[in-house]
Amino acid sequence: MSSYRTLQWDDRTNTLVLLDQRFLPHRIQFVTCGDEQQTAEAIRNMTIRGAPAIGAAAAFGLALAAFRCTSSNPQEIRERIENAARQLASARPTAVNLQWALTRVLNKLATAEGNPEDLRKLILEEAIQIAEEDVQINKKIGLNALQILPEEINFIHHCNTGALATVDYGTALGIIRTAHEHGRKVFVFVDETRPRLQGAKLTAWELQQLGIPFKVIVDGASGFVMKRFRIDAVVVGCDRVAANGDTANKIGTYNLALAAKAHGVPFYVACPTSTIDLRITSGDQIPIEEREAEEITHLEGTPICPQGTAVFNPAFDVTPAELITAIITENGVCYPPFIHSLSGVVHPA
Ligand SMILES: CSC[C@@H](O)[C@@H](O)C(=O)COP(=O)(O)O
Repeated sequence: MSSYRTLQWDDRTNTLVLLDQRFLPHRIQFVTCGDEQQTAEAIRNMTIRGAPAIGAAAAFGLALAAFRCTSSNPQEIRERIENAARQLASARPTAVNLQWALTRVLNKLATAEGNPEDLRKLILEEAIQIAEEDVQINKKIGLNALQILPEEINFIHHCNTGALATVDYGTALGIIRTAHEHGRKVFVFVDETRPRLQGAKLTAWELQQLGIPFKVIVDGASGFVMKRFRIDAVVVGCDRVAANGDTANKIGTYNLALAAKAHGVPFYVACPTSTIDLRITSGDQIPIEEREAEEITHLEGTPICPQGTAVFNPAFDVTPAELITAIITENGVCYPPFIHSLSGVVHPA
């Protein structure tokens, strides 16, 4: 796989270096974030994207706030970090991993004592731990999925859920990768994923480097592909899963789930437990981000719609729990009724 990580802390300069995903796969370019504002902007403009990756980036954003606050008063550092958390949390509203990571760092800070240097060190250590855990969690999701997948698997995959969407390895793409690494015969139909084309650009790039055979399809082709070919599983990632199993993920996931149901194809969600939000009872309560019109009206900066065309551009949709076969987490595979199985993996015995 690519030797580029989505994010890296530079401890010579105490800055955060991000692989700029807006230019992939054709240009490898990095962005350095020196403070929390720059980190929030990089999350907002999708320099870094994917639920687990933006969670980790936000945690490092708090470390940046701590390092840029030069006060010798610990209280001032705490206030700067709390303000930074508010700013980072609002960068993208749907993926709960953002709030999850921020809350985890803030909880650590709340119980900590010491001088500003101690606090900076502590926050950075927590951010590094969140990042390292993410990679291990993704590998466990992949291994758990092996138990329920056949020897030969034709997948349909939506958006990008690979190393680029996480700190490394990936969730749904991590499942595909684990299956391939364990000698299963794997083929992937890759949804291009309008409007930002994460499938055509990022997933195709990752699969190519992994040596996994694939074909890119337009999003509208998935029903026909299920009818024409033997599809064994649809695998997708998630940005927020409600207590009843309703799942927010990249726009188009719901359509894909409906098509899978109609064709009797199992529909699997790869889900780190940090993406499960037990505070909300159903998908109706998940805030759905709407992004700028140009994502639809323009292609790589070139207008494609008549000038002044109105659009509706939700970045995510919600797939109702009844369309989901299983939710695969690092702590085990959850089956319906999700209201019981999800709380079991979030709070394992
Ligand atoms: C492991 S990534 C899971 C989801 O975050 C992914 O499927 C997705 O919807 C990403 O959306 P994006 O808008 O590119 O951040």
